[in-house]
Amino acid sequence: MAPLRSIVGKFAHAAFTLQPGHRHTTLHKALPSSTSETAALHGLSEMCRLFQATPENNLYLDASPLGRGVFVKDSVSKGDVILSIPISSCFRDDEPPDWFERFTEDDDVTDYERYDPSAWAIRLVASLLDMDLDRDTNNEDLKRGRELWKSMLPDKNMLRASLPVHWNEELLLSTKCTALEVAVDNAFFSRGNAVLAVSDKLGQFLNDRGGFDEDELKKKCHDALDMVQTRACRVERTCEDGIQWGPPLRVLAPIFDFINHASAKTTGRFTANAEFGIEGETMGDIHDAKLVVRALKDLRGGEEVLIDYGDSARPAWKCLNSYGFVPIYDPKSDIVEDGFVENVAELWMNGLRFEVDPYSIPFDLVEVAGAQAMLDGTENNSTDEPLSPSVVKAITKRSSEAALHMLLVSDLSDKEDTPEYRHSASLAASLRKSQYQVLDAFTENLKAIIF
Ligand SMILES: C[S@@+](CC[C@H](N)C(=O)[O-])C[C@H]1O[C@@H](n2cnc3c(N)ncnc32)[C@H](O)[C@@H]1O
Repeated sequence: MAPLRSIVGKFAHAAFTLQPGHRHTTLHKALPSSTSETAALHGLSEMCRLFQATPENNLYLDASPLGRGVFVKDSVSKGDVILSIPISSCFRDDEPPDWFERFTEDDDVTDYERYDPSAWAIRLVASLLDMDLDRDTNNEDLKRGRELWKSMLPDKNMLRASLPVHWNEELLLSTKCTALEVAVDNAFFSRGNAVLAVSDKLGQFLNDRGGFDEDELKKKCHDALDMVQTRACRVERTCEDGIQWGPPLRVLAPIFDFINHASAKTTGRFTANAEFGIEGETMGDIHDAKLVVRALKDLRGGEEVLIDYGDSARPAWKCLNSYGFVPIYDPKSDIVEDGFVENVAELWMNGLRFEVDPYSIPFDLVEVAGAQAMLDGTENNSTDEPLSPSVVKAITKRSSEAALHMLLVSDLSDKEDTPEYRHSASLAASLRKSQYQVLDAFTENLKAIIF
């Protein structure tokens, strides 16, 4: 039997560690190169110019296996700047439009109360909707840049189809993921409240300007929320001496928001090669600061820039819920940074739900399997070793069944003949496959203990 190492406290749940002996490294495959002088290059360069982002001419948009993404034209060295965009060119959650702001300058409230940090998404939605109000601005470049950016955003209906909060019950159930179902239930209500909060305020403003269509307005709020949810980032506010200034800022940064996700913790086919943060903040003053993307390693010309979207991109169901995609991760070939959990799958045993990952077994699951083995009479001797062969066999049997169950769900992609529905159904299938891979790797690692 392979030795086991107890790692209580390292993960959120207490667990036994599985020996990842059979895992091996995959070589980083070359990403497709692309022509340097494309229309996409000019689109991003023009945006860089209008938003005063630098370098002006080294980024272009192109198709990648992950969807449309940002590529570098010329090579970039580790640590160098890939993109630097002034915060003043971005949408910030602490600068909502005047028709949305609840307090006046004279109100005696703290910044914390003035801009309730938990309501960042609504404030960004208000800022996005404000763009459509065509209000006067003294910065024509910023206005033109935003128009160009808006024209390059993804199709609203396909984006809507990618987010489980908009799916019907049948599609949601077909993912075989209880955690996603619960998260969607919660998101559904908070989303409803968010849309009401913005549409009420914008409605009042538009009423004074001659009226509006209520349903149309709500639809616009939902669309804007989809964009904010999938494209805004969170940045910590820290000045040179390392002191943190207030809550993190949520930013919707044009150009930056075209960069795709890859994990920084795995050595899979796609790995993050860039990181980002705010630079140039002084004593809580962020007006002259920049959102800066730097290379984590040397990038070749024609390589896609990839950043890690962070905790909201893992496990896979959370990434689907937040961003509308299932990240690529193969537990049988990708190496994961020690102690890190990239994806999980649920496993039901005796009516109880457990979450497993390929490298650990929850203690509670071992207990339940042990009690069951005693009842079944397969475990006769009480032993000091809780992970006895019969317990391992009981869990292995259950996890193989659960993995098979992921594959046996019928595909819903032909149920409705629209590209949007097919997109949703294929995402649900990807999540099942991803959970299958976790359960399969978990079962294999478990079997390696007794065979
Ligand atoms: C911040 S945007 C990135 C740019 C986006 N691809 C575009 O064309 O506008 C985030 C969206 O990009 C897509 N995306 C990002 N990373 C991805 C990945 N690793 N795999 C699949 N889709 C990804 C998802 O649709 C996600 O909602």
